[in-house]
Amino acid sequence: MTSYFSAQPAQSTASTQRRNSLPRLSMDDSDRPTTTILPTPSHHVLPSLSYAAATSVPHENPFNQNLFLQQQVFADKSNRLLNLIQSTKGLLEEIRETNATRPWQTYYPNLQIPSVAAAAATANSSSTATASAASSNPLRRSTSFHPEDDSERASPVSLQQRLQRSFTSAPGSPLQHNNNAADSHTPLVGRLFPELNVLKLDLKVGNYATGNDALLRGLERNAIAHLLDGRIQQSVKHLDNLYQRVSDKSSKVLITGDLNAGKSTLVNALMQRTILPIDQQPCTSLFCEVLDAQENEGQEAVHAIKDASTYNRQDPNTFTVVDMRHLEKFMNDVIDGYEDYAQVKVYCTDRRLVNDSLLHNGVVDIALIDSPGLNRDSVKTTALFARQQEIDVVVFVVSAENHFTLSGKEFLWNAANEKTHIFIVVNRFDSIRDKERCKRVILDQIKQLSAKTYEDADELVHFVSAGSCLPEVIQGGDLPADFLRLEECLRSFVLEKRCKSKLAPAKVYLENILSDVSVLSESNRHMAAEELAKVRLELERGEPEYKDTLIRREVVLERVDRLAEETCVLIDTMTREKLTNAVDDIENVVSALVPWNGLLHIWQYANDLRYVMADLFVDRVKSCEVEAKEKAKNCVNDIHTLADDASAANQMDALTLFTKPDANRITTGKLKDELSLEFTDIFEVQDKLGMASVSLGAVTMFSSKALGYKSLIHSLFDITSTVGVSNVRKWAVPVVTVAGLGVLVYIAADMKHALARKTARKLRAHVREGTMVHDEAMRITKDCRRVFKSNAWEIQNRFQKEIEAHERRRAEQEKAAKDGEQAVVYFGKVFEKADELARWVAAVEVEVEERKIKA
Ligand SMILES: Nc1nc2c(ncn2[C@@H]2O[C@H](COP(=O)(O)OP(=O)(O)OP(=O)(O)O)[C@@H](O)[C@H]2O)c(=O)[nH]1
Repeated sequence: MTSYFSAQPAQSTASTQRRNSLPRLSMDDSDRPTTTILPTPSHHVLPSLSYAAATSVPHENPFNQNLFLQQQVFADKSNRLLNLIQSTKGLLEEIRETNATRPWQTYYPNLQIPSVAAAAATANSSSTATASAASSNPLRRSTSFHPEDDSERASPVSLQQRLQRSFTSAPGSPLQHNNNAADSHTPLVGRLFPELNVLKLDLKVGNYATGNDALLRGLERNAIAHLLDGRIQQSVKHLDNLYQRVSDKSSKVLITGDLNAGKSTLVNALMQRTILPIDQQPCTSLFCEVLDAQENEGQEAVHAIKDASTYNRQDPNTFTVVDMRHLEKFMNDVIDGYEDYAQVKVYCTDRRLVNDSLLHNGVVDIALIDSPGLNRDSVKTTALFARQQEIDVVVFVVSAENHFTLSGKEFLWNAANEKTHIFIVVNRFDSIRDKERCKRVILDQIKQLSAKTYEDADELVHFVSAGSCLPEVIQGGDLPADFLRLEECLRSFVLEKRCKSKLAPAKVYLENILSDVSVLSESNRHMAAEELAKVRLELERGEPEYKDTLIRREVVLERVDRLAEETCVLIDTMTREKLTNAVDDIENVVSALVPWNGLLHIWQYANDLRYVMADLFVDRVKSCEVEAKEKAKNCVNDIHTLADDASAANQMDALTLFTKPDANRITTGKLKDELSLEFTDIFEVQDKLGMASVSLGAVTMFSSKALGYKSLIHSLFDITSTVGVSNVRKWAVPVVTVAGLGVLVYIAADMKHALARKTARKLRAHVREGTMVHDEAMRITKDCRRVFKSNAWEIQNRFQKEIEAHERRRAEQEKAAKDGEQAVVYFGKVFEKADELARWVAAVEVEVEERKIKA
């Protein structure tokens, strides 16, 4: 099975060293700018000079000298593009970093309100003239922002101007009036920003790509930023590939097309050797790279490679050598699944003259890559799509019989993102009878697929029969004129027009990505400016409100304090007055309330008196509380009215005032105890002093022992002198007896009132001379004050919360304003950088200088 494998050839160390000593066309890694430094003329090192010195190109040959000069120009341009690729990459990485670290997430610009977009499109009819050129290529969706014609591309028109041109066509365009977006308040959503190219987000649901804007609008801003970040990351990778491609001095030419279109036949015809197998059946199942044997120390060999990423021509472990004579069998075994290889490198000698040969041209290393047919299987087709990103020139072989198939069209659409010019070979033309019609139909298809290719159809589109150009067919005879022309044009496209074939795709990609960055940065700058203006307005409006709240808090709290204090004084005065007056006439009230059950129950009566009086006083205290509560409730209402707070819940404290048992409040029992009862209280003496004297005389009469002799003699002398001694003796005993009895009756009868008076006096003395009134007034006032304070605190708290909310909002707004300011400045700078880079890119004229050289 492996009989086609050959022994590994020994490597020539000396020649390896010689090849390694050749300076690269690209800048060394050390030369690569790491930041976004723009290329200046001083950066334009011309490594091609040293390259020329190191190569053994015969300068005497005028053709090669011309080619050599072209390569110098190419080297200069590629150097400039390499710098620009690095700078663009730096810019994209900066955007990614900013997206990850800064609060401002990059906004996706193309969310337009359909009606506004439609209106803008109508108003934009004048500017669509330019866009119509672009629309001739359905794949190029950019507007006039991305100039299609070469003259415009060559002129260093700034992105700012182009963007402005694009904006000013839209009504209410932000740039139409001024550049200071911070002053503009037009909603961004209605603005017409050019559509993105490379960074465009295509959200597909199932197989439908319609309603992209609607889908985008449905996404959160950070989700969009995340998707956008993914696109930027892809673009950074693509720029790396681009750098590799531009810096690679060789040119990779991909021969692709549908199955059996004649790709392998074309390669063989171009090489004028039967190198690749040709078959009616599918026979190319892996990438076959045909290179000049010079690249393998002049040795012809076939290297079968399993992993292209590890392939090293000097390391035999990375490939298997296949005998060139058995290449067809090897390829068939790969197709049949007996071998598992991904790629084949065929190093072969092109024996034709330097002037005629494509591979052996003496100046540029060329690789012709034959690929599996596009419609062979989807895995291989996907690999082919991916591959086209790393190749420089696409030679698309289409069968004249089949025209462009759907897979062929898809491939070309995809390639159009950076390859504006495609070399098209319409093969098997010999089997077509109506050749003119075939040409017309195919050219029409090309017009739709690649406008630029169609423009240069004379040089880029060839109708040939590669099968009739194989060496075994022509057998030493001349090649047909159409094929010679194809060879000449392909050579010119790959070698002489390398700027067009190799650098133009890089330039187109840079233009596209920089245009996207400009649109992105400009739309974000506008967005940030709008938000900044909005937040500044909010800040401006919020300031007086904030100050007003501060002043209102001071005024309201001061009024609340005053009102509370006035009410407290009122309650205190009221309580003192009421309690003091409560004992004024208490004995009369009490005597009606306490029943008199006779002298025998006098002690009980005295106790009841004390109890009822104390109870009456305590009742008065409670009525003071009720009144204080009413006043407190009104005061609380007034307090909340002052603070514009209608909440009834705030009265709760006032309503529950004095409802709970209070140890400090005077009680009936306590007061009763304080009015202690003594035996002498039963007899009222002081009020009836006169009567008491009579009583005393009577008592003296009866109990001289008790009153003493001196008083007795004195009394007797008085009576005797008045009525006469005999009469005194006669009336003395009955009178004295009656008087004494009378006094006793009187005392007994007055006992009830005397007790009431005595107890009332005691109570009055206790109330007025003690601290009870003061204590009760203080207690009631204190409780009310507590309620006022809690309400005042509540109001203060509400104000505090309001002020804190203000301050929080203001802090957020200030932060948003700061972020907005930074974003405006940042996106402005990004725009300037992108604009500057785009001008440098535009200045790399990939076609004009070339014509000059030819002239
Ligand atoms: N009539 C005619 N037949 C051709 C021409 N060129 C190639 N063929 C035939 O077309 C068939 C396929 O040719 P290939 O070169 O193998 O085609 P391919 O595109 O490389 O095929 P795959 O690699 O399998 O995709 C062969 O039988 C060729 O003889 C041509 O110009 N005219």
